[in-house]
Amino acid sequence: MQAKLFSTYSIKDLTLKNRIVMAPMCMYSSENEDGKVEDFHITHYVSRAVGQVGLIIQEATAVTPQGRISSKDLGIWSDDHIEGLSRLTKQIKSYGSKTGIQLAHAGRKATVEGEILAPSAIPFDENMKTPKEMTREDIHDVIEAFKQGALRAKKAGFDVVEIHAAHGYLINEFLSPLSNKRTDPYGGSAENRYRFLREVIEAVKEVWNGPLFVRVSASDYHPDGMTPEDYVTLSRWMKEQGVDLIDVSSGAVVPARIHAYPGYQVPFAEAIKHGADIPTGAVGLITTGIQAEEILQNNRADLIFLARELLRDPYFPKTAAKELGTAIEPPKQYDRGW
Ligand SMILES: Cc1cc2nc3c(=O)[nH]c(=O)nc-3n(C[C@H](O)[C@H](O)[C@H](O)COP(=O)(O)O)c2cc1C
Repeated sequence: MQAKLFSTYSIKDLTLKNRIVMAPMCMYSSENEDGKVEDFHITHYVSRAVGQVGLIIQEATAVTPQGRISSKDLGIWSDDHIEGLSRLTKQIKSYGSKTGIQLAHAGRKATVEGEILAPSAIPFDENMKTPKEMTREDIHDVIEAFKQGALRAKKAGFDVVEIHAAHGYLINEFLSPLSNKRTDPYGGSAENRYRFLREVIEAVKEVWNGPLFVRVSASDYHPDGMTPEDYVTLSRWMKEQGVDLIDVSSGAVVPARIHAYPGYQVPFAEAIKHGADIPTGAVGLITTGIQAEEILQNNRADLIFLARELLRDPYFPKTAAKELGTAIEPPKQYDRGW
């Protein structure tokens, strides 16, 4: 029997050749600090395409310069970024993989020079800068930046856009009552706290009609924070907005110790998949083909996102196929000895 991990998966007009996704991972490796794709990024991402990963999601890519986690992040805040990104997508696709980009704003976790922005003027911890509470104009400008980022992603040839609403970055900061203490229509009730994300999704959808993913942190791991149940409700609503898949991570809106063990976030992906009736991606300490296959066979998620395992083994699909007693096609360039 063909392993489900190696079955195709379609979203809208896009078909992935397998269920293996490279999770977004910032490499903090832009020597020139201008957010442009460099040789390193081509080598890094394209190796995973040679390794036959179905979908490669580029790291958190900043929609504004001040929304970078670090000055060595990739960016998409200017039309000048399109050329390098196009080179990258073209090369990834030449090996039969599909490409996604995670559009991001770091909010109060930005470590760049100058003013940083957040829903409320509360620093992440005592070592970080105190952010400026965003004005309505700032909110409008950042939403517009997400929209322009999505438009540039389209021009650069990406197949999937993923909105980064997790890990305590700007959108997550609006969602969580731990970081959002606003008293205007963007804070207070759940509906108000979700407004910023809603407006980002609406703006992105004005220019992007391809597959749209949203990455969430399904738990704040804090008694006063967002819970997995809150995210089931939010995901049901995102489905109605036309979001195609929820990439389910957790934590990092406030400093908290997380007990991570193999597959520790899979229950969140499973709860959202069934509770909100929307496809999900599972991520977090998934490291073997057997583990990935079990998640899919038990219908706990639709796609398997791998981060660190793909840093260790760019050929994970080949390794997993062997483990599952099957074989996969090599890239055509390797067909004499894969
Ligand atoms: C070096 C590194 C960079 C990361 N950068 C991002 C990022 O840009 N965006 C994001 O949503 N998650 C990021 N993550 C989290 C991963 O996508 C993933 O959720 C996490 O590492 C758990 O998966 P794993 O156990 O397979 O590594 C990063 C993780 C690592 C190790």
